[in-house]
Amino acid sequence: MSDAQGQGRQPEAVKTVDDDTDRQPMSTLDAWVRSMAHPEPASLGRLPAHSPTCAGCGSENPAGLALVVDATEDGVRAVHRFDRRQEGAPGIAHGGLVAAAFDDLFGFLLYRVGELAVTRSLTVEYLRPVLLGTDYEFTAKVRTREGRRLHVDASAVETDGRRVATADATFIIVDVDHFEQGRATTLP
Ligand SMILES: CCCCCCCCCCCCCC(=O)SCCNC(=O)CCNC(=O)[C@H](O)C(C)(C)COP(=O)(O)OP(=O)(O)OC[C@H]1O[C@@H](n2cnc3c(N)ncnc32)[C@H](O)[C@@H]1OP(=O)(O)O
Repeated sequence: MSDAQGQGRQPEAVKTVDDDTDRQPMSTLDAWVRSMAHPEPASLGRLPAHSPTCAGCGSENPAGLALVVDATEDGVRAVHRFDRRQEGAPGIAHGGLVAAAFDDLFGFLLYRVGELAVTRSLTVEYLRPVLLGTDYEFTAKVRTREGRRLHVDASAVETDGRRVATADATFIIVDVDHFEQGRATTLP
């Protein structure tokens, strides 16, 4: 297993990685792109965040969901509890943030597939209100792959087994160069 696989790949560490002692330290983007350049399918267990500041799973994003995701036999799984930062109607999670949880969870399937891909379309069915302060089990799996298209499915389930939401999405496989577009960002 290469260090790009499973728990061996640690994007959290990329901010401090120096390419070579004779050169300037790599930028965060350069280091991230390099860490993602040759994905290989991950084994079971805890998966690394997409980046430390990812809004879905980064532990350093104070506005993020901080999803913690495991690879399973079928796909991926996370248990998540929404809080006040994700509130829509009082006491109920905002639908956009529930969609964000699904979108990010789908992004973890890429570790299973060993491909880089991005969301092209995402559909969510809101079956019941998703309550703040309640644990939900989110699971996702790849349904089919057609050329560059990955069709993926997910659901969120209460502890009593009732489904509160389902989602399906199409991800399009991209080359690592796709992420170079982030270089145009003007934020400090
Ligand atoms: C392993 C490591 C994991 C690391 C994870 C990485 C980070 C992930 C972070 C995760 C964070 C969470 C996730 C995020 O937040 S991802 C961020 C949100 N998503 C984006 O920013 C994507 C923006 N869109 C694009 O950049 C382009 O549109 C892309 C690259 C997607 C395609 O533009 P491109 O010009 O390249 O291709 P194309 O337009 O010719 O189309 C390509 C193919 O797709 C087919 N098609 C099109 N639409 C649909 C549709 N609706 N249903 C079914 N099929 C559809 C189309 O017919 C064609 O098929 P074919 O003719 O080839 O057969």
